[in-house]
Amino acid sequence: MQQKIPATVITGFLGAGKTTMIRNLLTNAGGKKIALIINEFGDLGVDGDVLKGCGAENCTEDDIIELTNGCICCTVADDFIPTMTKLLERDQRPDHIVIETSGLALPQPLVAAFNWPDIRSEVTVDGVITVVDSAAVAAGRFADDHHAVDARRVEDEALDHESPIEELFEDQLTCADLIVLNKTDLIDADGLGRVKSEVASRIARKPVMIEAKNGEVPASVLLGLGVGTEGDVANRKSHHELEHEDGEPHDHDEFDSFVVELGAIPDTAGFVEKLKGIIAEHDVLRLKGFIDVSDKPMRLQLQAVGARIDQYFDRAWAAGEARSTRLVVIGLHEMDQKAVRKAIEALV
Ligand SMILES: Nc1nc2c(ncn2[C@@H]2O[C@H](COP(=O)(O)OP(=O)(O)OP(=O)(O)O)[C@@H](O)[C@H]2O)c(=O)[nH]1
Repeated sequence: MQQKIPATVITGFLGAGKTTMIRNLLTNAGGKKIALIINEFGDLGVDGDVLKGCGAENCTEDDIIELTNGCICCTVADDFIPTMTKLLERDQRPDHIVIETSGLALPQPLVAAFNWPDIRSEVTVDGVITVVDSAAVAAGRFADDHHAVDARRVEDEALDHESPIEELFEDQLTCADLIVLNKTDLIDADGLGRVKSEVASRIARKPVMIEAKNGEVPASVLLGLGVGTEGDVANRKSHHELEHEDGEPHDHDEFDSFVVELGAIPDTAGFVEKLKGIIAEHDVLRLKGFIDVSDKPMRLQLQAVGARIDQYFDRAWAAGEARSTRLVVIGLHEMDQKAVRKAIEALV
């Protein structure tokens, strides 16, 4: 009988650094042939583009599969299982499978899917790795805003949980076999100490925690945990599973995303500065995409996590490719989408 293929699940909140860590992993995984399944919230496929662009020989474009029909935890039966089945039918089976969940996904339903008979006999979960944005934790992003939650609870008596961001953060930690405290370059030693205590206080189990900058963790640390996490899902239930033992399906109604499409941007410095203001004013959680900079042959990639914005030219526009500026905006459901769209469109 063939050995089961190990699959590593990489989860973590929006912008924590999952794609950055995987990109780094692909460059130092040695000869290991890796198949990558990636899932993203929002209709733009930025992560796929970033990972396909890294040109790793052990993980070619054919080995990168994008699941685009919603969060992976909601599409297990319709999308994830058929994708895995097809992957396992390939002549050249991968040595390792890496799955990047969307930043809003609950890892539990995905891990549970590895107990489905067709999958269980061939693949095992090597481990769940949860990437944490240490700077965001230090800034209180995941701390419960009691005031806001109490106000919402008055309006909506059915509200049965804390802030959706906090709850999701805890669910992703609860499922972890390894926690990567990323972005340590953005905080000092005291801050890091507080982040460690806060993360530890959120979970009953005590998975190993490591620190990282720019997702730089050796492949030998990330791959080969050998946990078989699918056998332990009962000990890692999400808030939703604990609250709805009847099996009622979960959803992501608390979050929304939309795409803004613009023409060429002549002054990117000014554009980015004003974008920061819009993000802060409307509490946009994540914004990313590509900018067509007037008169430049290269495409500018823009990555905003909260009001922190990174930008770099990632590749030349291809001959015949329609140039445009496309940005995906992700926020809580109550974010005023119309106002955000209008404000961004007014920047050009
Ligand atoms: N300063 C700093 N920036 C980082 C670090 N790791 C990642 N980033 C930046 O954070 C932004 C988001 O990183 P991604 O790797 O795309 O995050 P992600 O978790 O894949 O994001 P989603 O898939 O949208 O949830 C990018 O601009 C990265 O360059 C880090 O350790 N330090």
